[in-house]
Amino acid sequence: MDLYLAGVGSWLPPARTAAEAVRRGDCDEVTASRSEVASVTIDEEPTVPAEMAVRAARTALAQAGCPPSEVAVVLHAYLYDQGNELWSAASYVQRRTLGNDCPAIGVQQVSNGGMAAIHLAAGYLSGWGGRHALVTTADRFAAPGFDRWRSDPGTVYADGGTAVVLSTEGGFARLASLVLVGDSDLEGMHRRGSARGPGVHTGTRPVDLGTPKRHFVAERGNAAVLRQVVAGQQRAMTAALEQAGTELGEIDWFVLPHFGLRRLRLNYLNHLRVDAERTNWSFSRTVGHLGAGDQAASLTHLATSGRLRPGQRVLVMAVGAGFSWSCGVVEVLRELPSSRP
Ligand SMILES: CCC(=O)NCCNC(=O)CCNC(=O)[C@H](O)C(C)(C)COP(=O)(O)O
Repeated sequence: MDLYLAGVGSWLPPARTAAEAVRRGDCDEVTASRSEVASVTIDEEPTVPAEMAVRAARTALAQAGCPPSEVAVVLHAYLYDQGNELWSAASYVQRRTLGNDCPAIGVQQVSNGGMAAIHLAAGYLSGWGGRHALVTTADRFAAPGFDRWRSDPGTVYADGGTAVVLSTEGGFARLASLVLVGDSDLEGMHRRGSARGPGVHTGTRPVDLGTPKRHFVAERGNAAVLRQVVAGQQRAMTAALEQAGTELGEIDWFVLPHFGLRRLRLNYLNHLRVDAERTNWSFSRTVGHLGAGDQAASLTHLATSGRLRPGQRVLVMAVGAGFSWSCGVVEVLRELPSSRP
């Protein structure tokens, strides 16, 4: 079954510069300069994250020209607080965009959530039938529960929503392959204490991923952990290139997680041996880490800023705590009308 990207969209609030963040005391000068992140999109409204996904989905659905009745499944991926307890953000997205009665399901695969949801949608369409799937992501990493510069040192978290409309009939790009692999031996990196730990944090202490990571890396060794992280990513990439019948040298663009530059080099650029110019870095450094939405946001930017040419191939890579890694090859079939600088 061939699968296509029929529409992509993102909704990003205004960005705050790193210099402004330093002036405000949101982060220190060293952290800002090491990350080389220029700015971070921050929602001051506040907007319910799922509403950000709705705005992105409307763009993607219009681009796809897909009537609500033809969407067979809605998958909404997220990492953090969606604004209401025991509430289906996926159903909110469905009600506000489609109003149809297909399954609407939430996906939590941490920062691999967007690509994992595309992976699940592909399986759903091939297994249960259907011509289109709507995949959205949205998060708002606001204080006091989250410290976007300090909760996960080396990664700066941003607010925003994204959407992808997948189609079995056609689109501006073909999803030539998509692979997801896991290595649960690394799950302890993001866990505080034993599995029976204190549970979700209920106080106003911001999320702290640095402490469990420091303990985990101290126990295993930084080099060994990095090797294991890179090995997982390489397994996904090798399988995705093979599935698409593509060589690494035939890739024109690399869409990578919106990490700070130091972490991006350590985890990706150094062993891919690719210059940052051939990646989404020039865009991602102006946005920050959107959690599950990095890949869709960067694909939207590339596709709607005239950077993608028919015949080009894009290698899309994602990683999530757990760990799980996704990698896919996207073949560009036609240009989308430019709507972004
Ligand atoms: C929790 C949000 C989420 O899912 N993030 C994606 C998973 N995290 C990652 O892929 C980062 C993996 N890399 C690392 O943690 C670090 O680079 C290493 C490998 C632990 C080395 O530490 P560093 O020197 O970068 O501080």
